[in-house]
Amino acid sequence: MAYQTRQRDPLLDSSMQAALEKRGKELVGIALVLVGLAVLALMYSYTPEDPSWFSATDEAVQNWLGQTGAAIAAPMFMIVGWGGLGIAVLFLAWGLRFSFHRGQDRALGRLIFAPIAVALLAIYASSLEPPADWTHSFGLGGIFGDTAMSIALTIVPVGAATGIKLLSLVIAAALVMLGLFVLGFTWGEVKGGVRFLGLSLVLAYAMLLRMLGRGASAAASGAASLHARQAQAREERAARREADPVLDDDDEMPEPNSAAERVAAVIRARRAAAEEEEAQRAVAEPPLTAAPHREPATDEEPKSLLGRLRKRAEPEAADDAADEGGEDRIRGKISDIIKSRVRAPLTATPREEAPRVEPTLRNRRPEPLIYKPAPAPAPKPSLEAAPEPEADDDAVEDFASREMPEPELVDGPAPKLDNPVFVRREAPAPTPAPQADSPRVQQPLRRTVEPSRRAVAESQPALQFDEGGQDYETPPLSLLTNPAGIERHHLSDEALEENARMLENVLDDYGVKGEIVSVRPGPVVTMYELEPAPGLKASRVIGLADDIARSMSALSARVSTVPGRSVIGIELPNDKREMVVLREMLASRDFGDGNQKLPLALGKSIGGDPIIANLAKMPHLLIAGTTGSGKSVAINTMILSLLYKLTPDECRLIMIDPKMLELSVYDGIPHLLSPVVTDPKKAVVALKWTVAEMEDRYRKMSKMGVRNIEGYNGRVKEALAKGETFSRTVQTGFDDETGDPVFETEEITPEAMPYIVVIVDEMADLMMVAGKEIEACIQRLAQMARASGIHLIMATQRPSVDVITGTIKANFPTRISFQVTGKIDSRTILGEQGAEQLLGMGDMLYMAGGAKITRVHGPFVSDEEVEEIVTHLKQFGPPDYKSGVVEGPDEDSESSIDAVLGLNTGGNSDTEDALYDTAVHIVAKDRKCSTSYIQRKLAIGYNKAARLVEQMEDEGVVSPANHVGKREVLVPEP
Ligand SMILES: Nc1ncnc2c1ncn2[C@@H]1O[C@H](COP(=O)(O)OP(=O)(O)OP(=O)(O)O)[C@@H](O)[C@H]1O
Repeated sequence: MAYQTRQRDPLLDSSMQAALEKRGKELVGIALVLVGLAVLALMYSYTPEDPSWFSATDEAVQNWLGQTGAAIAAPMFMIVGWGGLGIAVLFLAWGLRFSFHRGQDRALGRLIFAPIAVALLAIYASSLEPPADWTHSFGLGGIFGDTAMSIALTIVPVGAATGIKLLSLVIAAALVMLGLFVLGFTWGEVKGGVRFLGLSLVLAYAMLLRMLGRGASAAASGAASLHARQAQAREERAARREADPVLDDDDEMPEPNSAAERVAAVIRARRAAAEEEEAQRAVAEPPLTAAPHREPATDEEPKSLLGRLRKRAEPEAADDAADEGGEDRIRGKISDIIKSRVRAPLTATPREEAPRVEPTLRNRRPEPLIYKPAPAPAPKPSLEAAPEPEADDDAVEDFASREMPEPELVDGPAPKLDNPVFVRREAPAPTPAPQADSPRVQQPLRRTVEPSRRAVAESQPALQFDEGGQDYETPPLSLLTNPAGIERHHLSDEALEENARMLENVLDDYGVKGEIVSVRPGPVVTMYELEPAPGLKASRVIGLADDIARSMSALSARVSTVPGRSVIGIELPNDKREMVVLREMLASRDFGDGNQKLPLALGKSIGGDPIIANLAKMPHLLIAGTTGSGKSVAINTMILSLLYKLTPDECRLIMIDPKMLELSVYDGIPHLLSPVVTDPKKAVVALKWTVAEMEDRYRKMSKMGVRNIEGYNGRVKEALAKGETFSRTVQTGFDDETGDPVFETEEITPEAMPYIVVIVDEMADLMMVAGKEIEACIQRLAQMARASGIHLIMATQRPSVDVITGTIKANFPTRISFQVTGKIDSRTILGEQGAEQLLGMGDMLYMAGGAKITRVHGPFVSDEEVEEIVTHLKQFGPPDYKSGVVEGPDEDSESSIDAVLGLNTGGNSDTEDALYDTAVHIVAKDRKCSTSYIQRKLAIGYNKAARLVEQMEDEGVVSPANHVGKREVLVPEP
C-alpha cells in the first residue's frame, strides 16, 4: 500500500544553515593554518640531537613543539628532508583558502596530487648543496630525494654535474606548476598573479625612473638658482660700485649691515631668481593655447603601457614630492604662486575641456559590451564575417566580472572595442532552437504512385465491343478498395523535431552518444537516423530497442543498421497508422508496366514507396509470423498479385491449406492445377508431383537445348507462329529378332509451360506428417526450380527450428517475417533480431537474397474483395486440373520420384537383398534363427535384423516363433 511522507520543516532555515556552514569552514581553515604553522615550527626548530625514534638522549628537547615535535620532525627530515616544508605550505595555503572562502571547493581533487608535489620538492632539495652545519648522511631532500635523484641521474645520458643542474631545472619547473595546481590556483588566478607581478615590477621601475628624474631636475633647478644668485650679486655689486666708487676694487660682496637687510636681500634674490626661472620656463614651454600639449597630456590616456603605468604612479609620486622638506618646499610654493599668477587665464580653457575629451577607463569598459549600441549604423562586413566565437563570451564574462579594468583589455583607442564583441552583442546569435523547417526532418515527397498503363486505361471510359469470345481477362482494379478513400496522416515538422530531440535525450540517458541526423516519416513508422559517435557499437543500440520504446512511450522500436550507410535507423510507430491498400500497389507503374515475370506486391517501404518483388528471382519464399500477424492477408495479396498479372496459361497454382479455411475461397479459379489441398498427406503427394513435373520440364528443356522456361516458351512461341510441330522420339519396344530397342518419332504440338507456384499456408502441419519427404522435395525443388519455372511460397506460424530446419533455411534464401513473439524466433527466420518489434497487421521484414532486410508494410485485402475477384475469374470457365497432382503418379513414376528424392521407403534395395540372402544362408547353415543371432552375425541393428527375420518367416524360410520364441528352420542345409 502506498503511503505518503509528510514534508517536514527543516530545523534551521537556509540562511542560518549557510552561515553555520561558513563558520565551520572558517574553523577548519584556522585549524589547518595552525597545523601548517606547527609543521613549520617543528621543522624550523629541528635539531638532530633531540631525542626521537632514531636517537635516545637525555638532553633537553630543543624542538619548539617539544618531544612530539622532535618525534615527528626526525623521520620527516630523514624521508623527505626539506620537502617537509611543502607539507607546511600546503596546510597553510588550504587553511587560508578555507578561512577566506576562496577556492576551497578545489581541495579534494587537488590534494590527491599533494604527495607528488612534496616528493618533487624533496628531489629538488636533494639537488641543492647542503649548508655547512648539515650533519646528516643524506642530502637536503632526505633519503627519498637522494634515491630518486640518483635514479634520475642514471637515466639522463649526461654527466653527473650537468645532470644534476639539468634535473634541478626541470624539477623546479615541474614543481612550480604542480605546486600551483596543488595549492588550488586556477589558470585565471595564475594569470592574474603573473600579471600582478609584472605590473608591480613595471611600476617599481617607473617609480625609480621618476625619482631619478626628480633628483636630476632638483639638481638642475638648484644649479639654476645658484647661477641666478651669482648674477644678482654681480648686478648689485656693479650698482654699488656705481654709487660708491670706493668699493670699486672690492670684489667681495659686502656683508649686510643688519639682519633685516640680510633677509631683504635674500628675499629679493629669491624673487629675482624665481622670476628668471619662470621666464626661462615660459620660453622653453610652448604657449598653452597654441598647442596645449602638456596639460591635456597629463590627463589623456597614454598610449603605451609604460605611459599608463607612469600615469598611475603619478599621484603617489606627487605625494612623495609633497613630503620633501626644506628649501625645496619653500621654493616650490613660491614658484607655484608665481605660476598661478602668470598662467591662470591660460589654463582655464584646456582644464575645462580635459574631462570631456578624456575617455576614462570606467566608462569605456561597460559601454561597448552591454549597453552601448554599435556606433556604426551598418555593421562592418568584416566584423560579421570573421567573428571569434570563443573570444566573445569569454570577453563578456571577464568584463562583467571584473571590478578593475585590465590593462590589456582597455588597450588601444576606444573605437576598437566595438569590433566583434559589439556587433555580436547587438544581435545575439539565437540559440540553435530547432525551427519548424528543420533540415533533418525529411518529409517524403507525397508524390502519388505512378499509375500503370492499365490503371490509366481502366480509369477512362471505354466503348464495349461484344467480341463474342470469352477470352481470359485479368480482374479489373475496380474490384479492389479505392485508395482515394484512405485517410492520410501528415506529421508536422515540429512534432517530428520534438520527437527527435526527445529521442536524443533518451539515447543520451542510456549513454549512447550520437546525433539524429535525419527524420523520415512514413505511412506507419518514422525512422530517425542516428549518426553514432565514433566507437559506438551498433549492437549496443540495437539491444536497447525495448528501453528506447519504453522511454519514448512507444509500442515498440526497431533499431537496425541501414545498409550502405553509417547511420543507425531507429523506427518508431506513428500515432496514427495509415492503411496500405492493394489497389494502390497493383495500379502502380512498377507492378503494371514492369517486366517482372512473377511480381508480388509486398507493400510499401517505410518511406511509402511501393515494393514489388519478383518471385521468379527468389526463387522460393518462406513466410513466418505469429498468429494474427497478417500472414494470410499477405498470402492473399501475393496470390492476387499473380492473378492480376498472369493468365492461367502463364501461371498455374497449387494451393495447400492444411488449415482448410484460408485458401479454400480460391477453389475453382482457372489458375489452379488441382483443387485446394487440405489433407497434409495429399500435400506431400502434390509436392512429389511438382518434383516430377520439374524433372519432366528439365527433360523437355534439355531436348530443346534451352536453359530455362523462358527460352523454352520463346521457342514454343516461335514454333506456333511458324506453324511447326515438335517431334518426340519414344521407345516403343524391342525388336523380336535382334533384341534392339525400337524407337518411334512422335509429332507433338508445341505447348508453352506455365509457371507453377505452390502455395502452402501452414507448413508446420506438413512437417509433422512427413517432415523428411517435405524436406527432400523442397531441397530438390530449390536446387532446380528456378530454371523450370516452379516456385514455392510457404508460410508458418511456428518459426521454430523443427519447422524451419537447416535444410529449409538453406533453400529459402528469401524470407519474410511478420511479427514474432521473441528474438529467438526472429533469429530463426532472419538470422537477426528485430521481427519481435514489428507492429503486426501486415508489418513485415523482407529479407531478399539472404542479406538485405527491408521493412515493408503489407497491403490489406479483405475477404470480400478476394471473393469478388474469385467470382470474376470463375466466369472464364472451370480450371483444367491435372489428375496426378492429388491422386499421385502411377507406381512406376512414384518410385522413380522417390529414387530421385532418396526416399526409398518401400521395396528392398540391392544392398538389402544381398543382406537378406546372407541371413538366409546363415540360418540354413547354422540351423537356428533369432533376431539377436542375426544381429550378432551380420553386425546390424535390432530393427534391421527383426525385419529380416520377419521376411524369412513370410517367405517360409523359418517357422513362426513358438511359445518360448523359438523358430524352426524350414529350408534344407546348403
Ligand atoms: N496489411 C494489413 N493491414 C491492416 N490490417 C491487417 C493487415 N494484415 C492483416 N491485418 C489484420 O490482421 C488480422 C490478422 O491477419 P491474418 O489473419 O492474416 O493473420 P495470420 O498471421 O494469418 O493469423 P493466423 O496464422 O492465425 O491465420 C486481419 O484480420 C486484419 O484485420
